[in-house]
Amino acid sequence: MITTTDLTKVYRTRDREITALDGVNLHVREGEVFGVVGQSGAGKSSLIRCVNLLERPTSGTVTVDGQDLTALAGGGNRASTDLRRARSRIGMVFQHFNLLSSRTVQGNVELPLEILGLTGRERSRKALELLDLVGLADKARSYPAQLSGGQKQRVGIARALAGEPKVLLSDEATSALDPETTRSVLQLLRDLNRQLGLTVLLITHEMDVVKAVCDSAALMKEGRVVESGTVAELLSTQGSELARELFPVGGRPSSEGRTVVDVTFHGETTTEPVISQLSRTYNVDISILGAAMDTVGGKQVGRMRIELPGSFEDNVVPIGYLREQGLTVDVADVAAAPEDATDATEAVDTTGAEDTVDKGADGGTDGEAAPAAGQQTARAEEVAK
Ligand SMILES: Nc1ncnc2c1ncn2[C@@H]1O[C@H](COP(=O)(O)OP(=O)(O)OP(=O)(O)O)[C@@H](O)[C@H]1O
Repeated sequence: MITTTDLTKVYRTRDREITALDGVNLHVREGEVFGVVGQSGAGKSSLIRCVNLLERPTSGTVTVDGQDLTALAGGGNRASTDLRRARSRIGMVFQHFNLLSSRTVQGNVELPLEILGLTGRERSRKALELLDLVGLADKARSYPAQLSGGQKQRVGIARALAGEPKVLLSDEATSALDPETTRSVLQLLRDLNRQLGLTVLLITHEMDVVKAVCDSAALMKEGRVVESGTVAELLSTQGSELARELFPVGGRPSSEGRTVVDVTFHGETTTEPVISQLSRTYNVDISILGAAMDTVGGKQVGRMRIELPGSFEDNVVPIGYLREQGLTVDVADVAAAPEDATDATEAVDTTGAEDTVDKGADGGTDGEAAPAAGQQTARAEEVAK
């Protein structure tokens, strides 16, 4: 539905050039919610503004619904009629809503309909229909100043839908909202995606947004897409930075000379007793340093950080065994907990890992057969609650 090919954007200021996009190839499939994440300055806004040609790319192409937008003349505020028409099929939602304070809610939603040349009666009917769709039918005559942030964003979404777009672009639509309102606006985007078959490309710096609504995601760094795929693909990619950030799990080894691995269970592997089989097959003691269950992309996923005695070289075979069982296994580069720490959990990095359970280095299965992986992850979930 949206394809960018070798997309480059170079901003030229008086004294220097800034390459905001450096050859971005992205493919967003019809009907999916696609999240682009990355740190500030990574190029996310430039990407989304190039997709609807609010910014004209320096080179490369943007195709939306089969139409090469870069072949149409103009850009920014000087778009040709063809480009304006194509753009009206791409809705855009902004972080700060961009509503006109002098117009009522209904008047704001009617604005793009005026530009499209609808009659007063048609505009009114359509605007009320859209306000109903976003749950604001009773606010048609209110002014933006009388609305909460979440309600303002709903108006922004209704306005974005006025041209009956197939594609909705969302530029940090929830970053100015509190967590509860964020959840309800994300749910609305998800509902619209399903009800209307709308393709959504959203940019965000919050992994929770990706977790809550995205089918696919891409990670941008310094103007490039460094990882992309469906959430399920990312979670089963060894070494995926996005997967690690989407689903962090903490825990540090008890001492040096141990191998720490992060194991991701998804699909059928969540119910297989893989860890106990590993322990029995290779006669190794396994300590669980941290574990968590979570719903990512609508699917239950388990993640566990385990510690194996010996160096990586000593554990090549057990690690290979875990991979053969269909698990995603990443060797984690974490230093041992400080020696004076009485409980390793105190030294654990739990950054962003609300659901993570850290058991401490002595809380594993040393000396005993490990319980089934399914039980372990289920137990972790229980503790996390
Ligand atoms: N109009 C502009 N003129 C000059 N440089 C710009 C312009 N817009 C963006 N940049 C630069 O391009 C780079 C990418 O910026 P961009 O806003 O696309 O990143 P971002 O990932 O969206 O960041 P943030 O999350 O902070 O909005 C940055 O170095 C930024 O300073």
